[in-house]
Amino acid sequence: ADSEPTVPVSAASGAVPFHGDHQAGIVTPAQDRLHFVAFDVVTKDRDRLVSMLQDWTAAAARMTQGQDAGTIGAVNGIPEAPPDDTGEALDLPPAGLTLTIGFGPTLFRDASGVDRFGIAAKRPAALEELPKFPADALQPEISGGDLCVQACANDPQVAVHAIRNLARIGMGVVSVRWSQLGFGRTSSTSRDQVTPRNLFGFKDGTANLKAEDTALLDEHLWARAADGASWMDGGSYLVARKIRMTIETWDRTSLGEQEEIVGRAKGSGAPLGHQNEFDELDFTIKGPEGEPAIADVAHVKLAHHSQNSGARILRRGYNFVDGSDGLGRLNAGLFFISFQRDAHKQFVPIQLNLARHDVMNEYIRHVSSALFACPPGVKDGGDYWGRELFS
Ligand SMILES: C=CC1=C(C)c2cc3[nH]c(cc4nc(cc5[nH]c(cc1n2)c(C)c5CCC(=O)O)C(CCC(=O)O)=C4C)c(C)c3C=C
Ligand SMILES: [Fe+2]
Repeated sequence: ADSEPTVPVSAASGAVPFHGDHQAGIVTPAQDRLHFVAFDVVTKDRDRLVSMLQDWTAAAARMTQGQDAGTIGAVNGIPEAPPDDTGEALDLPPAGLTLTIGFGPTLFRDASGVDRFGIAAKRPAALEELPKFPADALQPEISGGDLCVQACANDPQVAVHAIRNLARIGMGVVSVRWSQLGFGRTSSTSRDQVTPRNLFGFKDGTANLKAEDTALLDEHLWARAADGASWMDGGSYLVARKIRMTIETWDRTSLGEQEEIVGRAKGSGAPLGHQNEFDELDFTIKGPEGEPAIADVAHVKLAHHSQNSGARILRRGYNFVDGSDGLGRLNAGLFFISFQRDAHKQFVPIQLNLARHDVMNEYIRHVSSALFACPPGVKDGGDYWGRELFS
């Protein structure tokens, strides 16, 4: 509350370009709100699926620029037909809306191994299902999915409107499997942004990969044709993990213990034993008793690239509160999203290290998981989401 916003209001309400080499919504400065949805494809007809992806692309290009989903609009059609836009974003600005699509492993082969749409041979090795991690408590009904769309915006109504219209356009081809609302981004993806706080009250996203780190992004974020799948050249892999936080227990933990668990000061975000938020982590710095200032089991040490064969990820998660659980506790946590060039080489080793050793595990539980291949950007008006996969 005591810091000045760094993004001017006009930028927060403006439009993010839809066309480009990479999809928007990955290195785009993280917006404030999320509506994430996973769909099951319910048709067996490849042509219908491709045709829906073309319709989705056209609608996404329009909605991200602040226009109605369809060319007629919410209120200009004939009275006898349902409108081609649902109307709740009329009069609202684009609000930085980005729509990012991903393809799940089950789109390529179903659980019995059937090549559903003739694309099984194009499934990249990087899109193998994620392994089960120690203490995972995953709920299948809010995990996985054939397709996902990540809608981010600075106005929740704009994000919800976009997902609702995509679901409407996809009726008969896809059905919503699960969806998640999020608020208060828990990561910065640009150095222009103030680091936000998660529901443990800590600054989150300080040591994230940032849009400005172009060489690191080439190394750790963007998939390349040489990685094995030419249709993913310029794309990235998205991991989503809904992580429930037992915040009532956390709130009864002392400040010192909270800071030891994270490895950073709660106020400034500086690594323990360091001065400033953005100081590089130095694990040789000692505390007053000669012990390492950052404990070996501190979250930031276990997640650090030096402890995980150099693996780095771009985090883009959101806080969530889904009401309460009927036992007087908030159903709250972190909807973790990360983008990386290969989740099996980056997210998996980091998460294994955390699942085995992180003291934070006493206060969190992973309840859903999903992996999606996000193709490169839509180049122009003649291109569409998934063209290279389906051509
Ligand atoms: C597998 C990847 C990660 C999961 C899952 C994860 C969950 C998680 N993290 C926090 C809070 C913080 N994380 C911080 C840093 C951090 N976290 C990961 C990875 C996962 N976190 C990485 C790679 C890093 C950066 C480590 C580094 O290089 O320094 C921080 C510190 C601030 C920051 O740098 O962002 C906090 C705070 C929670 C609460 C959580 C699950 C609920
Ligand atoms: Fe973390």
